[in-house]
This record gives sequence, structure tokens and C-alpha cells, in this order.
Amino acid sequence: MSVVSVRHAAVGYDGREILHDISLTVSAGEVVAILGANGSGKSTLVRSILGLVPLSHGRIELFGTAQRKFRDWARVGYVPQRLGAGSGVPATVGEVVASGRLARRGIFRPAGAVDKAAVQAALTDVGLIDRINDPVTTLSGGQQQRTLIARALAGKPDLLVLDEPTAGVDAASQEAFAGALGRFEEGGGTIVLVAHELGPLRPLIDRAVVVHEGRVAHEGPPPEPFGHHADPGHDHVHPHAVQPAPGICVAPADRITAN
Ligand SMILES: Nc1ncnc2c1ncn2[C@@H]1O[C@H](COP(=O)(O)OP(=O)(O)OP(=O)(O)O)[C@@H](O)[C@H]1O
Repeated sequence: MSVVSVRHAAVGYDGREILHDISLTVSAGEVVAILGANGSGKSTLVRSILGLVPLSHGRIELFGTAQRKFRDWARVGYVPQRLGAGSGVPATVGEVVASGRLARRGIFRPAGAVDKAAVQAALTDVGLIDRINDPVTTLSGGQQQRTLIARALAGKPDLLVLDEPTAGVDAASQEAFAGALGRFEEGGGTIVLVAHELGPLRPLIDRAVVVHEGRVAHEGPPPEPFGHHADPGHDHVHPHAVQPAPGICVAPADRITAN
């Protein structure tokens, strides 16, 4: 059964179409990376999968159910690019992660032993259990990202959707991130991941989907590092490293910035 099915989807903002005729299927247990240049429509695609932006054409199914009828959102975990700016009293790391349990337990039932255990397991998984009582604002950017993945994992989702989760994140946090995602995958989880650089996440990726100017320009194995990108000291992969299929132009803007 497909976990995500996007069929001939079009999405626009203010009447301007951004995604054109996108079709994409993600099967249970797959890890799919969505790659592409800035502004190509990657985030819009994941937001549409999450139901955060409406389609102007086409349809999306989640776990075999039409998205408009889908109610089981606890099965979907979302990791945004950044923790939003805090307001007033900063939440602790434990509180942020506990918020990932709300869809499971409902807001009117106090957290129970199962919820607390899930929070502790998720924080242990990302290597932050010793920071559970610290204000989240005292963590580094990479540790805050790990807190966000712990929040998503605490909800025990079947599908994780991540929007550039490791952009600008330190190497140790990227490794911790990759470890947690690998264990999630081993447990049967499905992952859709927007990325600009794959870095340590690369070995996890089953399939890369390159979005270019709002269309799927290429689909296949994740791009191999090549040229000086393959040097031992160069540990990340750019989306422009994808070998374009004949006649398909992949992320020309990225090629310009390549060095
Ligand atoms: N809320 C919005 N309202 C209007 N236009 C938007 C909105 N969000 C995105 N866009 C536009 O849609 C296009 C695609 O943006 P999107 O964020 O999906 O690209 P992206 O590939 O994720 O880029 P990046 O790698 O920079 O995050 C861009 O031209 C952007 O300006």
C-alpha cells in the first residue's frame, strides 16, 4: 500500500501556479528525498502532502485514504526547518517533545505514563535526554533540530515528513539525526525528506525526487558525489550532483553556484 500518493497535483499561491502536474508515490518503509534548487517548490510539495496548502488540481491520498477524508494525523510526524521563535516563557526541551504526544492523547487528558515514556525514549534516541529540563532556547541550533525530531518521534508516527531538517546544523547533530531516522526506518517507518544537502542522511535514502521549476525533473537513486565532491574531506552532496537524464535540465541555478 502506498503511504503517500500524489496524482497530477497543481498548487498555486495568489493565482500563480507553483507546482505543475506533480505525481509521486511513496511506499511503506521507503525513504524518499525531495531535492532541488531554492524556490523550485520542494516545501510547497511537502506542505501540500500535509494538507497545509490546498491543491488547485489533482489529488493526494494518505495511507490509501483521500486526504480530504483523512483524520488520522497522529500517524504523520512533521519536522519543520526551524523551531519557531519562542514567545514569553521558554518551554523546556521535555515540554516541546511532550507536545508531540497531543495528537495521540488529545488535549483534555493529562499526560500519562505512556506519554512520559514516549518523550523519554524519543529524547534518548536523539541523544538529548540529559537536557530534558533545560529551556529549549539554551540549546544550539542543531540540538533544537534534534528536539524537533524527538517531538515528531514521540508521537509514534508511521510517516515522518521533514523539511530541510539539517540545513545549517552541526556535524554531531546531523549524525544524531541520521541515527534516529535510521532507527525509525528500521522499525518500518516511512520518510519523506526535503533536503538541499544529504550529508550523513545519504545512506538512508532509497530514492531521490528532483523538483525543478515546480515539476518532477528526475527520479532515481540518490545522487553520487562526483569530482571534488567525492574527496574524503568533502562530506556533503549537492542536489546539482544529480546526473540529469538526457534533455532534462536539473537545477541550473545550483550549477552556477557550484565551486
Ligand atoms: N505562502 C506563499 N505565498 C506566496 N508564494 C509562496 C509562498 N510560499 C512559497 N511561495 C513561492 O513558491 C515558490 C516555491 O517556494 P518553496 O518554498 O516551495 O520552494 P523550495 O524549493 O522549498 O525553496 P527553498 O529551498 O528555498 O526552501 C517560490 O517562488 C516562493 O516564493
